[in-house]
Amino acid sequence: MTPPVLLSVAGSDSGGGAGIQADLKTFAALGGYGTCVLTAVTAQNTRGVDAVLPLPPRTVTEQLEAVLSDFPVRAVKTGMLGSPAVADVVAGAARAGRLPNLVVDPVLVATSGHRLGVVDAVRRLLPYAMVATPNRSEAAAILGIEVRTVEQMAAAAERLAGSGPAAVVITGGDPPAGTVPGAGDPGGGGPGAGDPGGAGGGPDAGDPGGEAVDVLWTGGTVTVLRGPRVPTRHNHGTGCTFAAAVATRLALGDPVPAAVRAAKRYVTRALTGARDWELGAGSGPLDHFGPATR
Ligand SMILES: Nc1ncnc2c1ncn2[C@@H]1O[C@H](COP(=O)(O)OP(=O)(O)O)[C@@H](O)[C@H]1O
Ligand SMILES: Cc1ncc(COP(=O)(O)OP(=O)(O)O)c(N)n1
Repeated sequence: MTPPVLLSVAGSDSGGGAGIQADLKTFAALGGYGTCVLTAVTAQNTRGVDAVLPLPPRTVTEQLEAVLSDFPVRAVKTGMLGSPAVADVVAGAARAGRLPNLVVDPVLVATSGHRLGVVDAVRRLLPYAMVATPNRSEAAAILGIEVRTVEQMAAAAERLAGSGPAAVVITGGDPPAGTVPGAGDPGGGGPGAGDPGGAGGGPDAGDPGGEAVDVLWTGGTVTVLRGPRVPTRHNHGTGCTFAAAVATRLALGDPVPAAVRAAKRYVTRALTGARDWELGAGSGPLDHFGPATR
């Protein structure tokens, strides 16, 4: 049977853990056929990002035309956009109705602290998103508010939905805004990362010893999604993998809540599979195809 076609519009990660590479692996693992439009090339490994080369908007337009004129794309995932000008190109295609089931992952800063995107670029795409998947730091940066507790995640998701997306998932994998520990500390053990009594009053969704908690807002309903927190340094590319999995499940016909739940299960399994891997000295990649993911 012909698999559903997915499109990833994202940057390349030379280490293979995030970006286009994570997206294509996720599409394939979940039964899709992946195409891609590259927005930027990064020199990157498990320790961090050494260099970024954004591609010219025209090159992005040409890739989009090549893919969209030939493949029946069923869902699209965007990640690192490279520049506001590239975001305008992608928003133009979305406005023209050419990017169905659009999942926007607002990539702003790599785990290592390197800036990969700007809020202005993300804002141009949000109105066209079926699902937006910011982590707490990204939601905080877009809205200019603190996003740390489950209650704050729910409020932020509702406010972001006001800017256009039909659904918003705020992911709680990373330490919350303002508490990001130094580069190279993927465990999130910095001040506040697991502080249940932190600012905002409610329990912190990023408790590194317990659960990984995401908050979904769709159609006026808030759903708190809880999963076991996998203790591992192999956690690079979780956001890309999650958003790509949501897109794949939408392409397969799932409604948004089911797609989001399936994506969370897939990320948990991909993290579990790579838990004992020893790849690189920093934040290692996930196991996208291992037995745990089946
Ligand atoms: N250690 C972990 N164990 C289980 N789930 C995790 C872990 N880290 C991240 N996740 C999950 O991965 C998905 C992506 O979240 P997140 O890591 O916040 O994205 P990003 O990479 O954009 O910061 C979410 O479903 C989140 O709960
Ligand atoms: C090229 C590229 N795109 C995106 C990211 C960030 O990936 P993400 O999955 O959001 O982040 P972490 O899970 O590693 O925090 C990247 N590093 N490179």
